[in-house]
Amino acid sequence: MSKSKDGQETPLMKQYNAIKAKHPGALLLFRVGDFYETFGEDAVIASKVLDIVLTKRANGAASHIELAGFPHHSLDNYLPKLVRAGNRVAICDQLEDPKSVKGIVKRGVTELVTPGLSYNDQVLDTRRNNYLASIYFGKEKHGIAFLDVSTGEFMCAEGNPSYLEKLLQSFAPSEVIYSKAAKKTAAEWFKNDFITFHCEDWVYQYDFTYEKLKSHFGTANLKGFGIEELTSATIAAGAILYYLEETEHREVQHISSISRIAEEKYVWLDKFTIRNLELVFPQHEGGVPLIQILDQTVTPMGSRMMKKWMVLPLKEKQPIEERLNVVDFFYQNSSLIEEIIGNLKHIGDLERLISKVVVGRANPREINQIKKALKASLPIKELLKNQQNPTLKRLSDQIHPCEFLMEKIDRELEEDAPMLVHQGGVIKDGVDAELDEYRGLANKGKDFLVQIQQREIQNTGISSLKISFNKVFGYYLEVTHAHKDKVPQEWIRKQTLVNAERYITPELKDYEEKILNAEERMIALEQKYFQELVLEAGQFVTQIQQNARILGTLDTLISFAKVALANGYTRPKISDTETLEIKDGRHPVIEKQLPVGENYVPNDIYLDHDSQQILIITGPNMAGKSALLRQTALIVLMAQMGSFVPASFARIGIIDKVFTRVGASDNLSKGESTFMVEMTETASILNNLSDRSLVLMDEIGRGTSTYDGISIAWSIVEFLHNHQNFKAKTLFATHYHELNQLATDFPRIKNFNVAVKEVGNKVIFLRKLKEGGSEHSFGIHVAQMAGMPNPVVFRASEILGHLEKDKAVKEKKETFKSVPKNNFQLSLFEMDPKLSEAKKLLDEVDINAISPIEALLKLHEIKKKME
Ligand SMILES: Nc1ncnc2c1ncn2[C@@H]1O[C@H](COP(=O)(O)OP(=O)(O)OP(=O)(O)O)[C@@H](O)[C@H]1O
Repeated sequence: MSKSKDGQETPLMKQYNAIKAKHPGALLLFRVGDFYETFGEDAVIASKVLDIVLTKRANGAASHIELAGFPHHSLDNYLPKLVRAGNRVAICDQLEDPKSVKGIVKRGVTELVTPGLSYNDQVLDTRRNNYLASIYFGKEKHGIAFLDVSTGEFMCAEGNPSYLEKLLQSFAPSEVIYSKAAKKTAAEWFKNDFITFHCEDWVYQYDFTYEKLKSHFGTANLKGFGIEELTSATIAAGAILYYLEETEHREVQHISSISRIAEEKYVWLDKFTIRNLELVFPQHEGGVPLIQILDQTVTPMGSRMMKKWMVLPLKEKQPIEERLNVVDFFYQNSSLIEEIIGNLKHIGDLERLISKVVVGRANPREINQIKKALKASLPIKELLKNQQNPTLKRLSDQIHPCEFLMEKIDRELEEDAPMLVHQGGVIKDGVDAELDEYRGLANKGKDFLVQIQQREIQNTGISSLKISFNKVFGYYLEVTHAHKDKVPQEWIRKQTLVNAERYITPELKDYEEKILNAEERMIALEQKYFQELVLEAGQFVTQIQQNARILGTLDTLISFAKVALANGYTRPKISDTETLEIKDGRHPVIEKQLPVGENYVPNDIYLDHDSQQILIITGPNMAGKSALLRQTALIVLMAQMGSFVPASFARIGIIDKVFTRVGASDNLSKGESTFMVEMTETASILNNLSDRSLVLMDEIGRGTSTYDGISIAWSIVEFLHNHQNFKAKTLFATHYHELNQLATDFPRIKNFNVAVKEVGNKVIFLRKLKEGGSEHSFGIHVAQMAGMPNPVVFRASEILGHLEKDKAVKEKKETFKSVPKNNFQLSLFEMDPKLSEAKKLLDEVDINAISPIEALLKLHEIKKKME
């Protein structure tokens, strides 16, 4: 097939190569007859990813080409697998009916599916947005844009690298595009975190992209979207529109607007904070992110909205209060929750369905689902209208019932219409007289066939005679060989099977023509009416998109109320003061994971600008310091998302930035955090502080030697306290009890410790935060708890004792020479009394004299001693 006998490239292969050359970097699915074929490298990848057979075809004299294909009807099954494996897939279809063409069929790429651009239900996760991001690396500012083509959501922003990195982390796009010239920067930025693609440099030009956006939205400028002045964001966003065209996504009217991600509206979370607080994604496999606790939504829109709210907590009091008022309302009127949820459950993925309508991919079932969703939104609209809550009333007003569309679908589309229009049974009776007539004819014709069958059974006496249909002969009469002799002469034999014969008659053919004609016309008319319905639905894009947004918002707020009721959360008080006051705060995730019978120990936190700006929190490993730090940030963020919080009381003086830094060694397992990184990131915190920042520092300085670490930690705390402009509220967890000294020197630094109790040589964790510093670290006790061999534990205690003594010595510039050398082998027995007793018993044994039974008894004795 690849080359003709004379070694020339076949016309088909020529066509393939030409199309392939137009889409470099894409895996080409090339439609040949009923198959999608892949060749060469593509075939190798496809066979591996899809687990399909790889064959080789001769390709001229000495070479061959790999080939792998699958039936065209399996596309929906195989395409998502290829895309999820990170491939860009170009689908090349036959653009003409092969029957009506002589020679080679015209072919062309009808869609280029990339990880970031897909409508396919199998590729998409209903509970997550599927964003394509575009980044413009500018001289002054970088620009970024996000598009979810499956919902039509389009956003952009610009700023410094750390802002963009934070947005990338928050929205976790499935694919990132950028300009070729920025290849090197992009490689440094993205490492292997994202699937990327680069466009030609001329795409990332201001004039071109500005025009692209204007012509897409049909506006004279971009002022209405609030992005006129954002040059870098415009470039990034316009490049996305270009990329859509490049990938044959031309029906994109559902992208009806672009919004600016308003930095000033949302809390600044640095990328480390998003990861460390595990808001949406777990940090490690098996971890539980906060969203898993808070997301009880029942619609895909709600779930996607919740994720957005989590990474973009608000920092303006009024919109936070508005959300809290609604949550409070449902909290107080919990009987409404189930009623509304009952209706929300019928909404489905309205947002993605309407996108499919626009791009011409909606099938009859999906149009029916739009009707169901619109129907279910009516009782919700009614319910909300009657409540004593202004926000709910407003939401009710904004739900558009789209009655005209709903009624039209109801009137015209069969309730149980099939997925595919050409299967028939899509349009209801009574919509069109001609359609009804054809349908009647087709059905009547079929009734008549039954009558013929009955008549012929009687006439011939062949009781098993039946009339069937196949594509080759049309309708035929089938008679088993046993009855062959009874067949009338005028029947025309068409086919002989192993145990039956098939016949046709002129009468049968006559009806066949009538039936087939009628069916063909019936389907053509059904298709026409269905297309009209889809077009009509397309007229309601804006209203339906708005409905989807409102129902998603409602779903999210109800989810907050549900979770608050189930977990005993309270409404936070949002204040303009600088005070952060939490009573009986809990960690929303850890409290759900404790073993049965164990209760989470609640703790209070108080921070302000006057007397308690910085808390130095000491305590042994495992005491609960990290949990306390994280729960404080989570409570603040939950409150500013509009959720109730796990505490008996919370007054939240609005926070505008949350910074988190965890000491290097906590991250060593990921192999990415060195002391240098720790210090760079800490520096970036200190350079970006604000008066309303919340800073969480967990074991900063532990990535270096003790004295280095203490000194660095010490000076960071001093810096935070003495900053000229900002009093950033800070929780500083540390092993270095030496830092307790700071509280005596600075008025707004206070010492706290997470309490533990020592009983004998054991440590009991009380998990309670108490005022005051702690005397020493408890690392050695924790080592013991972790099952460290006793000799190691004893030896560590001994060394610690000497080192502590040494500190005094050190001040006189001496070294740690007082720590005595240890002979580990010898001391093993000496240091553990049980072991030394066992040794004594063993020494007493004379191996040459002991009988097997005595040996067993001795062993038993030794074992007992060791228990
Ligand atoms: N208030 C609490 N109530 C009940 N259990 C808690 C509480 N705080 C923490 N824990 C439990 O203790 C474990 C250890 O807590 P955490 O990691 O916060 O300790 P840490 O003091 O930061 O230790 P390290 O210094 O080793 O990081 C947590 O995983 C959690 O299961």
